[in-house]
Amino acid sequence: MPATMPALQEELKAARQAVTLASRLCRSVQMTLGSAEHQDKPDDSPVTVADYGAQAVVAWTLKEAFPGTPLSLIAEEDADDLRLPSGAAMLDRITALVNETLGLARQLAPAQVADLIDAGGSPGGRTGRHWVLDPIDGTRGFVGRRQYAVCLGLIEGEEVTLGVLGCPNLPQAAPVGQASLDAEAAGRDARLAPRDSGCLFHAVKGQGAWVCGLAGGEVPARISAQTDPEGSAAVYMTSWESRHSNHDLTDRLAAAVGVSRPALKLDSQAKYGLLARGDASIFLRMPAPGYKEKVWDHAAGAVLVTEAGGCISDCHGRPLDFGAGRFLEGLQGGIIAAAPPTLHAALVRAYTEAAAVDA
Ligand SMILES: Nc1ncnc2c1ncn2[C@@H]1O[C@H](COP(=O)(O)O)[C@@H](OP(=O)(O)O)[C@H]1O
Ligand SMILES: [Mg+2]
Ligand SMILES: [Mg+2]
Ligand SMILES: [Mg+2]
Repeated sequence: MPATMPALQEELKAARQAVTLASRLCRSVQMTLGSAEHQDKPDDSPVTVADYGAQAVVAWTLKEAFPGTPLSLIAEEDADDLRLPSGAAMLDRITALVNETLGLARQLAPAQVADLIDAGGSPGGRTGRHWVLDPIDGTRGFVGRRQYAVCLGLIEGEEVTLGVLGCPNLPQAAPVGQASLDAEAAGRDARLAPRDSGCLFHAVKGQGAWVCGLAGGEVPARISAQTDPEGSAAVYMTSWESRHSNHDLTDRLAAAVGVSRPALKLDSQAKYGLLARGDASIFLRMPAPGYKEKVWDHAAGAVLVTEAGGCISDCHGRPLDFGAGRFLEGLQGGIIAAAPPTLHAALVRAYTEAAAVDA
């Protein structure tokens, strides 16, 4: 490799291809999703044929791109339920979707698709390289025809060094108001002509943050987070689901730093994409005490925000530790992501003050 070649270019190419293919599969499923195509997991969260299909497509693409290297993939889903007799019909449907998406001369069998899904069982860790995948982040949004994202990252040590986000329902350009985002997502019906192809974000550590459309073959443009300290007009984002984040608390913190607009509520790491491209300046996620954040819910978005000039940390301002395995161990209070860094620091102070008042 010539000395001037930027790092991780092969990995980036494979990751962008994997996320583009998986996003295509998700988009084809979203508007026609039937009740037999999703079910609730033991923790009451949903999973659909598209979550499983996207995971298999990404695992297949990474294995194909790096045939000589054993794949370490930390991914959300597993095929346990699909291997039961009661899961056979769903596995058949997923296999058909994966074959349709990959367009291989020799089609994959259901057992191979189950094995690809289970390739995501890596425990991760501080040594070596680990891919990290959320095949659909925001599955509730996916089922509800709102926002969702296909999120793929690469972890080396404690850090994420590469991240790719596919956001099929996120318009490529503003406006990003609540009503327009919801309408845009709901309107992306297969029978209607979508306004654009959605967004493919990427970032590599030290190489900036970028975006292009998801249609394939497009040239990425560099993006950056906001650089001006924002006042009352700042856009602050949080989870669409109130059970995922304490909206009362995040509203208080946003107000404490001068935000006067109501929260922009949307599902998934699409929030990190909006922050990275400067359409919003704050993302606050404060789950119920005891909830353990998973690495795949934040890895790709974290490097995207940092490379765009923003900051991300736990509520005490400490960096997120991506090297501890499948969970963000040691994280306290939740996640504060913001730009510019001065606004991030103000939010951490506001959290400390709010915690002191509540104690
Ligand atoms: N009770 C809970 N509290 C906080 N987060 C939760 C949760 N239950 C599920 N989640 C996580 O919240 C993620 C979505 O985040 P957001 O609310 O910002 O869109 C889900 O990702 P999946 O949809 O991939 O399962 C899931 O991992
Ligand atoms: Mg899930
Ligand atoms: Mg998720
Ligand atoms: Mg998911």
